[in-house]
Order: sequence, then structure tokens, then C-alpha cells
Amino acid sequence: MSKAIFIRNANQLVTLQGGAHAPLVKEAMSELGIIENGSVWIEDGVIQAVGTDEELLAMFEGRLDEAEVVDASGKLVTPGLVDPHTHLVFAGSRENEFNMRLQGATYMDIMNAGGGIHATTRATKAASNEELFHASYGRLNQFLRHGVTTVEAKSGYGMEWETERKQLEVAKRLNENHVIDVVSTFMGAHAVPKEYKENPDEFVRLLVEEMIPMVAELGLAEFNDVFCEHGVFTPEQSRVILEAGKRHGLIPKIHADEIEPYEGAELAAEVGAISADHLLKASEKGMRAMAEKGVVGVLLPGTAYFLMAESANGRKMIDLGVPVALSTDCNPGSSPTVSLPFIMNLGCLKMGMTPAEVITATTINAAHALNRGQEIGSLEVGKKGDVTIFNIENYMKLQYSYGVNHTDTVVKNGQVVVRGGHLVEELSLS
Ligand SMILES: N=CN[C@@H](CCC(=O)O)C(=O)O
Ligand SMILES: [Zn+2]
Repeated sequence: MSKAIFIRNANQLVTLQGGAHAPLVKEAMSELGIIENGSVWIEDGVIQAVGTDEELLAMFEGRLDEAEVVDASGKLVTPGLVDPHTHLVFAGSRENEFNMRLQGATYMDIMNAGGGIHATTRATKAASNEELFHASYGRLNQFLRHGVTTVEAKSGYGMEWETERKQLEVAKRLNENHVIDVVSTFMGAHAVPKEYKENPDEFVRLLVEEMIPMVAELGLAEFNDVFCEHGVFTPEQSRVILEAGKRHGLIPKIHADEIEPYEGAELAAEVGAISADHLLKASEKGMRAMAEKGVVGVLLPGTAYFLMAESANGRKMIDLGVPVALSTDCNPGSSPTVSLPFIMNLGCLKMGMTPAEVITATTINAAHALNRGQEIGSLEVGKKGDVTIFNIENYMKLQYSYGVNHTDTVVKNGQVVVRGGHLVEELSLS
């Protein structure tokens, strides 16, 4: 059994206590439950006590020699960060498209001409299981170095069974072999393959009648996602795909209103999606419907930044009562980054969120977007021992001092996996 971990004396211990049962909304998004001179005791991978250093010292005085002590004095301690929207498992890279976009081509132009998602699909199809595993494992190491301890991963660079299955199996193997928890989403409905361009409903039928049931039967995903966008899947097709997932136990998620307003937010509320993601062009009606149904708005300001588009209106969503989360959207086309701290800065500067709201959006609300609000996302007794220590004094500095990785120590399941900003040795893959 591994040693207990005693994190001591944080300048600010951000606990986010009280949000385990439902995502935080409105003013509650600013209640971080900060403890000054805060400490956490973790044992058997689980948080056993949270409080001031004085309180915990009184509780564990007789057992100090049983624990590895991590001195957090002068530092910021938060729950391990949660990234609820990534396309982690892919091959190749698309800097050529970046260059084309700088010269005026749009994301959709490139996709409609057979590039974009289709280009990554070709590369992912051609890659071996091993190549995909190693490339994605490297990305997970980078996530961890940035303080992230849980990452969602979507399939969708196959759009035919063998490659979709390959991606999901790689994600499963990553979850088993990397310390980060990898949460899988099936996204066969990421684009319409060119052989179905004339008859997209036939592709929808294939998803609904064949792929979704197989994903569910093999237990390869928890969520089912669709790119509901003009020129990709219509709201009606999206509804059919998401309802089919529900019948097979897959929880709906949706890429909604990213490029054009398309009533994706409304659809998310209607089908009872756990989250609607992107939402750059979401209508007020759609936001209100999401707020009413408690659909988490997963906002991706790194994507808007990289596509040179106006960000989603995070401020308005929070004011209307939408529970907001933030994510990198890590993917090779529209957001090639693993830096959730950089996304935090964009959340403030591009979406009008406060630093406190941003912390909530990358911890407890992000956990709720993955149906894991009871396990992760806050520092509370009984939750997983996932903790990030930043080499800064307070939470506001995390958004303010941008473009720098302040991660000092990461504890995952009660074990130190990043120390002094570096991965502990066993994690590196040759
Ligand atoms: N918008 C659709 N899907 C991804 C982009 C995938 C890609 O371009 O490879 C997204 O969430 O941004
Ligand atoms: Zn996405």
C-alpha cells in the first residue's frame, strides 16, 4: 500500500466544497471555499481530511511518519483540473491548414474540400494502434504537466467502424495505462464521410443501427456526441443519433452552434444532454433552455481564438444560469493545445468570466460535464486524491500570469506524479 500524502500549509487551498451534487451556477460559481494555510490528508487514493494546517495537525499528529509531506507554503492548491472536451486520440498534424486559414480560407472551406476532419481521419486510419497510443500518451503527459488529472477523449476520426473502434480501444488502453483518467465519448457523427455525401441519412442509419449498439455492447464509451452544424448534421439528424445513444445507455453530448446558429443549444436541452459544447452562436432562447435543464455549457475559447472567431458569450450564459465549464478542445485542427491554464486566461479576457468563475469551470463544473461531480473536481472528504499545486500565491494569478506553466506538483489518486514541474520517472515512455 502506498504512503499517505499530507499536503501542508497552502497559501490558498481552493476546495470548491459543496458542488458535488449539481454543477454550480450564477453567484455560486464564485464561491471557491478557500482555506488559508490549508492542508489535505490523502490515504488509499482518497481524500481523508481537508482543513487548516492547525486542524489537520491536531488530527494526524501521531501519524506524521506514515505520510509523505508535501510543503505547499506560499503556493496555490486546487483540485486536479478536469478537461471535459478533447479529441485526444489522433494521428498527424494540420499546420498546413493553419497557413491556409491565415491566407483567407475558412475552417469549413477546408473541411468541405476534403481537408480538416477528413485529413485527420485519413492519418488516423493509416496509423497503427501502437502509433496512436504513443502519440496520445505523450499528449496526456503534457496535460498532466499542466495540472490536468482527468481528460475526456472523443472518437470521430474514423467514421467507419474499424477506425472508430481503434480510437476507442486506444482511449481505453490509455485509461488503463496512464495515471490520467481518460473518459470516452463516441463521436462517429463527427462529419459525413464523402461516400455518403449524397445520402447522409444512410450514414445516420449506420450510426444508429450498427455503430452505436456495438459501442454500447463493447462498453467502449459513456457518452455519444454529434457535430450539429450547417453542412454537417442537421438538428433532426442529430436528435435521431442522440436518442439512439440514449436507448443504448450512452449519455448525449453535442457540438452545438459553433460556426452558425443552428438551434443546437435548444436541442441539447430537449434531449437532456449532459453538456452542449462550443456555443459561439447559441441563441438566448437556447441558453435559457440549457439553464432550465441544467445542461453544462462547455466553452472552448481556445478554438475561437485559433479560428479567429468571436468567443462564446460566457458572461451571458453564467448570468442566465447556465452552468459553465471550460476545456481545451485539444485537436489538430481547431485547437492544438493541452494548456488548460491558457484557456483560463482566455475565459477571462475573451468571455468576460471572472478568475473565480474560471476556476469553477475547470474543476467542479467540468467534472459535472463528465458525470463525475461526486468523484472529482473538489477537495472534499471521500473524493479522489487528485490535487494540483501551483507555484503561485493565489488563484487569480493563474489567469493573470498567462503563457507560463505554473504547475509545481500533481497528486493523482494519492500519488505524486509531477514534482517540481517534472513528471516522475516511471511515467515517461521511451
Ligand atoms: N468542430 C468539430 N470538431 C472539433 C474539431 C476537429 C478537427 O478540426 O479536427 C472541434 O470540436 O473543434
Ligand atoms: Zn470538439
